[in-house]
Amino acid sequence: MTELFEPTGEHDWRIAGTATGLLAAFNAAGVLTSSDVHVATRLGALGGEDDERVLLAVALTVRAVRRGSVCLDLGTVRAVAPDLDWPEEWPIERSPLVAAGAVRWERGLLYLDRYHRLETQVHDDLADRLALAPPPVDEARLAAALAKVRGGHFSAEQEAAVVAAAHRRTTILTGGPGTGKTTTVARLLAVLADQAGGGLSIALAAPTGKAATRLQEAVVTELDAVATAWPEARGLVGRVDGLTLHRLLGWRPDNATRFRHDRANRLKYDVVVVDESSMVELTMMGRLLEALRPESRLVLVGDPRQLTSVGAGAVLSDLVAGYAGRADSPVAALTENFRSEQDIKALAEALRDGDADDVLAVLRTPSEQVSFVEVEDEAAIEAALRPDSVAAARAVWEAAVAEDPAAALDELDRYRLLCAHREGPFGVRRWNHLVERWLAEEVGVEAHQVVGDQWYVGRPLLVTSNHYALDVYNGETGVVVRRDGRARAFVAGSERLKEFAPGRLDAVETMHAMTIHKSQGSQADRVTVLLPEEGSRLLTRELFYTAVTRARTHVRVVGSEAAVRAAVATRAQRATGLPQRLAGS
Ligand SMILES: Nc1ncnc2c1ncn2[C@@H]1O[C@H](COP(=O)(O)OP(=O)(O)OP(=O)(O)O)[C@@H](O)[C@H]1O
Repeated sequence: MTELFEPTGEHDWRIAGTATGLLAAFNAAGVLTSSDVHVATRLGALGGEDDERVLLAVALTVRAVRRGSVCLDLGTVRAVAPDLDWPEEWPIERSPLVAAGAVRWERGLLYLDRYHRLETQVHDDLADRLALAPPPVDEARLAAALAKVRGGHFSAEQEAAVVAAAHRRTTILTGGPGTGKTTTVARLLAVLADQAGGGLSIALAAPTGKAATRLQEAVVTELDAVATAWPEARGLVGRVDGLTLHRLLGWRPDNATRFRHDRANRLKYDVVVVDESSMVELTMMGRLLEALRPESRLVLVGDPRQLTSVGAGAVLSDLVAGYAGRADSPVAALTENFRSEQDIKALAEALRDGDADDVLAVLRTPSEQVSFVEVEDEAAIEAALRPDSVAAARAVWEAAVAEDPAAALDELDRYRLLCAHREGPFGVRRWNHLVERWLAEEVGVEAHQVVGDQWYVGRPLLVTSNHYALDVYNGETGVVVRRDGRARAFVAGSERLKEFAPGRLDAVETMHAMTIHKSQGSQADRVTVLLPEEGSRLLTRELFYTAVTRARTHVRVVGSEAAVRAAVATRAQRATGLPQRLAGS
């Protein structure tokens, strides 16, 4: 796995011209970028530290945060570039930077102060919630409610999770796709509303708009199912608000990292459910925990095996690891997958267990649900991907030309091409261009109509940031559709299709292909996973697992055996101190 960059010369922008000694050497070797070096030298100048070993450790910590870690593990850092001339020791403890609180040194981990504060806050807020007296439960009422929600489907595991959650203020509900997390949440809400006699205020939140919408829809559908055996349940639960975490906390135009709701202005909700919690970064988790009233209920839902958040931290998997073995653990795990086809499940399980031979065996066993296209050269990959990609793009295009936005949006969820990278031969950008070209050839329109016009009819869209004024959110999908002879953009919302003059949507990308990171929180019937080369820095087990578990009925993996083995062998490791903190308290 390549961790370093290769400087292209002394004028490479990643080279800090003013660096000397160790910092210069690690910069020239491609370990540190110029910004890592500058932050460390600036901190050193402000804090009166000139020991180059300490400055190197600080620069490496900046680098670690840039790559998603919360801190730097000095015990293992040499593995980044074993051949370099590493200091014999790290005189951190007596550094004036530690004395001044600019950096924190704890359990062999070095933190920038901001991340140390965040991590301890998350830990302390969770510990405070766990230390509160548990919520009162009317056990007879609970038993009666459980008997009513048992109608339809409800496994023993799901029931146990509901019972545990009813007795706690904090619950971490984990499980892979299709393990009935939403089903469980809906029944939990009915049980909690029944305990309260109605009148609970409930927020259903998620990191992206798409995931929040999906959660709200799924919970409402499940509540309707519950209502067949328990007609009062729907009324007891009442309204459920589906919203992004940003919106829940009160986005502020003047501040990107602070919200309207905080410790001094807590959220009014009695119950807050957060779906897709694996995508929640440490900063956001800190903001959420401080904004919750201590006596409110928090239900974090997610799959800890998925890719971690884009920003620093790996909070969900840290919580699962940190609480493991603790008698007061708030983790309730669902393990039975009710949705995916047998062979997709087998592939996901082999990946979860980390056995590359098993993964390859599943991939190579003839199956209706799993296929493996073992190709490496670009022409062969293109030939393998073209038929399905074009058929999917064509189906969207046909609905779009027929002025049928709902059908076009439905088609989007039938097939998805997933790439690890944005750029390069295995990247989304290249594959978007290729599919556009192939589509133009296929449907016989002038190539420039598809390739040259940004808003061509049939263009699948992925919204890439929240746009509150337009009611359009990061992760939502859309299509450009013909309407009365003009191109209009339609975005799928929770209750309706949202229609726009295309130019109003500025933060959108074409979605013939999608990155695996962006695909979190969504599924498609058939998924093609294009694995990058084995040397790719992004190729990890978590990435592969996330991609495979996006598929409902068929997953096709395109790549080499070496890439599969590299993915299975590589964990998306992030240094954080949260598990140890939780385990130790
Ligand atoms: N106990 C059960 N028996 C049979 N089917 C079930 C059971 N629980 C849930 N299901 C069904 O399995 C499917 C997946 O359930 P659900 O959507 O609740 O899972 P999920 O874990 O929330 O999935 P995702 O990760 O995609 O959000 C649904 O069709 C649901 O109706």
